[in-house]
Formats: sequence, C-alpha cells, structure tokens
Amino acid sequence: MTAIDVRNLTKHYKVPIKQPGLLASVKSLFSQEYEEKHAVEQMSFQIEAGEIVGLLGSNGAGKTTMMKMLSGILHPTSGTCSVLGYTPWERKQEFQKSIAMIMGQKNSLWWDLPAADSFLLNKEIYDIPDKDYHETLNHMVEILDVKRLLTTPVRNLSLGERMKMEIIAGFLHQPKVVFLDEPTIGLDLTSQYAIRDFIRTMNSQRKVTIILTSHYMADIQELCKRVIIVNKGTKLYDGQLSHVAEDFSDVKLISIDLERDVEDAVLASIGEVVGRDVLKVTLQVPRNEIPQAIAKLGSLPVVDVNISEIPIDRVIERTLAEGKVRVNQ
Ligand SMILES: Nc1ncnc2c1ncn2[C@@H]1O[C@H](COP(=O)(O)OP(=O)(O)OP(=O)(O)O)[C@@H](O)[C@H]1O
Repeated sequence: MTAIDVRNLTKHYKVPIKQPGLLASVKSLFSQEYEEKHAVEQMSFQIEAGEIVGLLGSNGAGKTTMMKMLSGILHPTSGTCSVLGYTPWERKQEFQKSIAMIMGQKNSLWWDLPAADSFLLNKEIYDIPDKDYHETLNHMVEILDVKRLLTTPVRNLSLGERMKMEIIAGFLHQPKVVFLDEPTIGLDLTSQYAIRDFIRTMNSQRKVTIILTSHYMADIQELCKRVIIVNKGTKLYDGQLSHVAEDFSDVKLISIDLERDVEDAVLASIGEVVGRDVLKVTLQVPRNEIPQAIAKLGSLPVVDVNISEIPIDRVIERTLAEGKVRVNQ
C-alpha cells in the first residue's frame, strides 16, 4: 500500500532583496524587490507503507522544505501530495493524529517543565486513551532508558537526553508516518545508537513509515535501504542505497596534520590520498586495514590524527560528478 504519493511538488520562496545601508532600507519601505528561491522543484516519488527512506542532500538542497510540505506545515507552490490519503496542508485532524514531524534542531517540549508534563499535554491534545498512553510511554521509556529523567526539567537535560524525550513525544500518539529531520545531529555515539535502535524497533514492530534526513552516513546505512538524493531542489537519485554507497561502506577516512611535508608516494602507501591541503592530508583506508595504517603513520611527522566515517556529502558529490542519476519510479 502506498503511504506517501508525491507528484511534481514544487516550493518557491519569495525572498525580499535587502540592499545594505540606511538609504536602501528607507527605499525598501516604498518599493520592495523580491527574488524567487526554488527550494523544491517538480519532485515526484511514492513510498510504500512500512518503508524507511533516507532523504539525502547537501545543505540547502530542499530536504526540510520537502518534509515541511509532507507534514502540512507548508503549502506548496504547485504539485500534489497524498500522505495516508490526506492532503497534508489541509491539516485535517485525523491526518495530524496519524503523522509526526520530529526535528533535531527544534525543541517542541516545554523548556521549564519535566518531559513527563509535556507528554501528558500531548496525551490531551491527541486524545490518547489512558491504557494506550501508559503502555506506549512505558515501552518507549524502557527502550530509550530514560525513566530516571522523566521528572527532570527539560532545560537540565543533555542534548542526547532531550532528543530522546523529543522522540518519545513524537511517537506517543502512535503515528503511522513519521518525518525525522536530523534526529541524531550533534549527539554522541551512544545516543546515536540508542535513537537508531529505537527507530528500527518502531519500524519493525509498528510498521511505521519513516522519512529520515541525516548528515551521518551511519544513520542512513543502518536504517535505509532506499534513498532519495536531492540537489538544488530536484531529485537526483531514487533507489537502493547500495547502488550509490556500496564503495563507501567498507572504508573510513583518516585525517592527519603533518609537522612537515611528506611525499605523496609515502602517503599513498598507507591509503588513498583523497584530500591534501599543504600539511593537512585525508586518506581513505579500508576499514579492516585501519590498525596497520595507524601503525605506519607512527613513522611520519604526524601531529594530529582523526578517524571518521565517509561523510554523506561525499556520496552526493560523487553521485553528481558521475552523473549517476537513477530514478526508479
Ligand atoms: N522560509 C524560507 N524563506 C526563504 N528561503 C528559504 C526558507 N526556508 C528555506 N529557504 C531556502 O530554501 C532552500 C532549501 O532550504 P532547506 O532548509 O529546505 O534545505 P535543507 O536541504 O533542509 O538544508 P540543511 O541540510 O542545511 O538543513 C535554501 O536555499 C534555503 O535558503
């Protein structure tokens, strides 16, 4: 069954052009010029019930705008969209009870109150029966291990703890479709794992349909088989993650700061040099060869080392560079 059906969805923002200076500010009071920003352009895709789809794109690609239209926060400029049979921006009560939009960079909980109080408020807003409320809450609190934090004012929680509470608040009314915009942004690895596990559990146990944006490759790799890559508001790729990221799953990046210059050939014997800016070098190394690579670095004039996953932006850049446009519809 199709849960989300998007056809030619387009969003243009009208943005005032603001010239610097006082005179320009006064002039703008009488004649304001505008420019049009094409945030989302003719986007079409369908998502089946129970799927988790990753929406990928660089900063400003149009992901949040897309999610805001799908959740009914924004009206599109043109195009149509059906989520569980509803037109989101009509904001029917039944629609709002069936979806959730959770944004890692926005706070929906009452800052000065314990999260438990915000949950009670959501219970009233969504008209959740007592039994369902307690069962769902207890289940989620257990999975995310936050029982002891329920009575702490939200302002006193760490970022990771607050995000877990935001996620509970979003899932409390048992939505069928959830839009997750950067749910793990800025979190430490332990919190990232916990939230990923939670998302996986909700998807497998409750068949929740999820669209996820994240700049962390690990989130996408662990949760999404299918990804939609957007660039400048248009769809660049829609298909299996493995087709665009298979070369990246078994490698890591080692970034090093050198004290003095080292020949390219020496660095190339440790890993593939994928970035070099004078004394800053980035090497791409197979995951299982990291210990040997680190050992070899011991003989070089290295002052700092950092090991990281391949950033999503590299996957997108390469998809763009290779013109690997692949749209399965
Ligand atoms: N309210 C707004 N008014 C005008 N322009 C906007 C508005 N919101 C977003 N934009 C512009 O629309 C484009 C898409 O923005 P959007 O936030 O959807 O991108 P994104 O892919 O979510 O980026 P990020 O990864 O940085 O969150 C950007 O050029 C942005 O500047």
